[in-house]
Amino acid sequence: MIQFKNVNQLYGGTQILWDLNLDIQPGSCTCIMGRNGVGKTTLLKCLMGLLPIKSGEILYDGDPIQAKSAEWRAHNGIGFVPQGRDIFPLLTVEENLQVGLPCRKQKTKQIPEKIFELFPVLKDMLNRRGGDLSGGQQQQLAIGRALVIDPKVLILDEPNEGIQPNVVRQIGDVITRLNREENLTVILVEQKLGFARKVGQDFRLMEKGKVVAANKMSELSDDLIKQHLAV
Ligand SMILES: Nc1ncnc2c1ncn2[C@@H]1O[C@H](COP(=O)(O)OP(=O)(O)OP(=O)(O)O)[C@@H](O)[C@H]1O
Repeated sequence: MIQFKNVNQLYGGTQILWDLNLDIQPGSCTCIMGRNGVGKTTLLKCLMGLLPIKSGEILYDGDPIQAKSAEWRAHNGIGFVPQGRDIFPLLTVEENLQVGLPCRKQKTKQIPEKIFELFPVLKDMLNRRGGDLSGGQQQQLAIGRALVIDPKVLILDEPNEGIQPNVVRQIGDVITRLNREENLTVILVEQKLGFARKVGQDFRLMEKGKVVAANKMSELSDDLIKQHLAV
C-alpha cells in the first residue's frame, strides 16, 4: 500500500534519511521503531508531504506521491496524528474536528458519529476549548480529527507520549479495533515496547535513517531489541 524506494532527505546540509526502503502492507498495523533521532518522525513527515524528499520515490497504492501536496494526501485518505498532537487550543473540540471535514471526499460533511462512539469524552466536551482538555483528551481529539477524513491509512507519531495508562489502553483498543475490524491500515511510531508488541502486527526497525530490520512483531527478538532499541 505504501512503499518508500531509496528515499533520501536532508534538513539543510544534514542528511537524515539515507536510501530508505520501506514497505507497508494494506490492512497491516506496522510499528516504526528505533532509538531517538534515527529519523522516524522525519519519515512520517515525508510520507505526509510535510517535508520534501531529495530523491527516491514514495508510492501510495502503486502511484508516486512524492510531488503531491500534504492536502492532496489528506484528501486521498492519508490521516495523520502528529507528535505533540497539534490540536488548535483556542478552537472548541467540535471546531477542531470540523477542520477535517473538507477532506471528506464525496461524503456528507458531518463529523461521523463513529468518532464519538470511539471517544465518548469528545461528545461530552464538544464546546470545550481544545487547550482546556487534558493531555489524554487532546490525544483522543487529535486521533478523532484524523478519523474525520475517513482515512485509508492512519499514521500516528508516538500517540502515548506523556499520557496516563488508562488512556493509553483506550487508545490501544481503538487502534486495534479500527485495524482488525475495519481493516484500516495503521502506521505507528512507538517507543514503548509493550504497547508496540500488543498493538502492532509488524515492525520496521530504523537505524541512522534506514530501515535495518522488517518482520512480523512476533519475530522481534531480544537480539534485535538489544541491537537497535536498548539504550
Ligand atoms: N527541522 C529540523 N531541522 C534540522 N534537523 C532536524 C529537524 N528536525 C529533526 N532534525 C534532526 O533529524 C534527526 C532525526 O529526527 P527525527 O525527529 O526524525 O527522529 P526520531 O527518530 O523521530 O526521534 P525521536 O524518537 O526523538 O522523536 C535528529 O538528529 C534531529 O535532530
